[in-house]
Formats: sequence, structure tokens, C-alpha cells
Amino acid sequence: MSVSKEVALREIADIALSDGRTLSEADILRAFSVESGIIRFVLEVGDADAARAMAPVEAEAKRRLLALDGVSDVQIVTTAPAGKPAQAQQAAPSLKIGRHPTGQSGPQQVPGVRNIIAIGSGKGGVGKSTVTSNLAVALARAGRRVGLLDADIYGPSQPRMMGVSGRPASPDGQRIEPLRAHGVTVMSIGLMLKEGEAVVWRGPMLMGALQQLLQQVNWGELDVLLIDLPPGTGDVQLSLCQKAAVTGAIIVSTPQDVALLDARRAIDMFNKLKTPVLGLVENMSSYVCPKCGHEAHLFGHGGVAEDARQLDLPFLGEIPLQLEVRLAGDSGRPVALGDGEVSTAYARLADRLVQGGMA
Ligand SMILES: Nc1ncnc2c1ncn2[C@@H]1O[C@H](COP(=O)(O)OP(=O)(O)OP(=O)(O)O)[C@@H](O)[C@H]1O
Repeated sequence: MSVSKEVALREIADIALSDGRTLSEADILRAFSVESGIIRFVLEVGDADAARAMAPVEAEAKRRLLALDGVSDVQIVTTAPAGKPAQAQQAAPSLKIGRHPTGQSGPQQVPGVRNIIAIGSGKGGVGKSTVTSNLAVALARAGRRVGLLDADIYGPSQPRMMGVSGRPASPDGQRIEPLRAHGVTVMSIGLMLKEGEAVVWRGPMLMGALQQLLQQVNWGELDVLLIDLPPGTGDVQLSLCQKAAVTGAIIVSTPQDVALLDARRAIDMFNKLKTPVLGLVENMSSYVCPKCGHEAHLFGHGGVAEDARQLDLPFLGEIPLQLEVRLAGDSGRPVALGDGEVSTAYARLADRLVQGGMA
């Protein structure tokens, strides 16, 4: 049986470094993964000398981990900041965004931002980005000062959904000016990449990019910053919850069994990261035929509410499946800007967050 990530992490947490701190205290462990008995991770240190001094730590970590049942190999890469090609695992892309993270002791506030809400999903394509853009617009319509950060590194869709384009300005080469659309302050990793460019960064680079998007963007005074996460339970989620003072997470799912199963994994991950799950949203809940008015439940109905009940989490609401939702998203004008049934559903969702003091 393969060893779990938690057990493996616990095993090496107290290894002593040359400066007297333990491995867990030093916060240099990145991109830890366990797959088919192979453990891989990155140790990120300040410079080449520090990297050399890690040799005994690497050896001790290997020794302890290989002694665990089910571990067949341990692969450790020690990196120092970019600019030292012999040690760097990946060269920093030629972007203002995308660098190794700077040292930080624990979760940090984003100056001027009162609440940070991460929007996640277990499965891709369940409408997480659509829900995020519409919720942002609904909150702005309710008079809140709202920011939207598209951290969906593998498929940033907020520029299209919010109708923004063009590279954000950085007059001083340090701070980045976000864009504005529909009353929302918007920033997307997609706006910093060249068209068609794929992101191939792993743990430390992702963490660095996320840190920059949170700390180097001039967000201004915000009641709430919504963060559109990639689907699943990967490095971005982990980095975000470790590095930013996240108020809580909202999980989007369709009522389908497979999506719910994955949603439960996402909830479990946030629980492990000690990020409160603020509630669940059921998207693509019901479909009303615009011609005959017949209501159908293409992906089932009520599954998310039932899951929320079983997990003792708030059920925040359901959003119907409607063609106009997709058309509005594709046109850069979220449906919540209008007055229909879906817009009302988003206004209710926004109201719950405002009443709950979360936005
Ligand atoms: N309630 C809805 N009614 C109709 N279409 C919807 C609805 N919600 C989302 N969609 C459409 O479904 C598609 C997937 O939505 P979206 O990109 O928001 O999903 P996602 O979960 O963010 O996906 P991923 O992160 O995997 O890229 C989009 O074309 C979107 O317009």
C-alpha cells in the first residue's frame, strides 16, 4: 500500500537544518507529491551555498522516507533563486509575473483587502469560472468593492468572461495596475502571458506567481477579493491557502455523482489546509426549456444540497442551466448584469455573503 502524503511529511518535519530550525519551521518544502510509491519534492533555499549545505538534510530525508512501507524511491531537488542556472529547476519566464517566491513566514494579508474568498471545484468544467465572474458582478451591484483574481493558471477564462484584454500596465516595473470591468477590479494570469503560451511552472514558480498576483497588484481598498482557482486539489490551492489569509472557500459542483465525489475531495483538501469552507453552490441545477417551459434535470437535482447537509456545510444556492449563461459568459458580459432568473439567483448568493460578513 502506498504511503500517504501526511505520513511522509510528518516523518521528515523535524529534521534539523544547519541553522537550528527544523525542516517544517524553515518553510522551504515545495511541491511535495507521493505517486505510486515515489516521493518527490523541492527544497527551496536562498542561494547556492545554502543549497550545498542541504546535502545532509536531503540524505536524512531520503533515509527516513525510504524506511517507510510502500516507498520505492525518493527524488529531491534543491533549488536556489533564479539566476543560478546550475541550481534552478526551471528558468524564470521573461515576464513580470512568474518568479520564485520570496520568503514569508505564514499566511499574509493583502493590503486593503478585507476578505479573500477562493472559489474551487473538484472537477473541471462545472462552471466555477462562470460562478466567480457572476458572483463578482452581483456583489458589485450590491454596492460592494470587489476584486477578481483569475488564478486558473492552466485555463484562465476571466479575460473572456469579464470582457477584458490587453496587458496590464506596470509604470514602475514593480507594481501592476489591474483592469476594471462591470464595477469589478480584475486581474488574470492570462493577461500576463503571451497569447497561446502555456504555463509549465510547477510548485515554487506557481507559488511565486501567485504571491506576485496577490501582493504586487494595486488592488486598492476591497471588501472582497474572489479568487478563481484551477479545478482539483493541486499546487495553486495549496500555495494560496499557505501564503494568503484566505477567509474561506466556496465549492461549486453540478449535482452529478462524479462531480460531487470530486467536490468532496476539494472540501477535504480545504479542511486539511484549515481553510473554512463557506458553503456549496449547485450549478447547472435545472433546465427550463425556453420553448415549452418543461423543467428537466440534466445532471440530477439537489445532490449538492444533500451533500452540504451531510457534511454540515451551508448550501448557498442553485444556479439553473441556461443558454444565456454561456452566451453572456462568451460575450464578456456576465448574465448577472441583467435582470432574469439567473441574475436573481446570483443576487441572492451575493446577499448571503454580505449578510454573513464575508463580502
Ligand atoms: N449555469 C450554466 N448554464 C449554462 N452554461 C453554463 C452554466 N455554467 C457554466 N456554463 C458553461 O459551461 C462551460 C464551463 O464553464 P466554466 O468555464 O465556468 O467552468 P470551470 O469549472 O471554470 O471550468 P475549468 O476551470 O475546468 O476551465 C462554459 O462554456 C460556461 O459558459
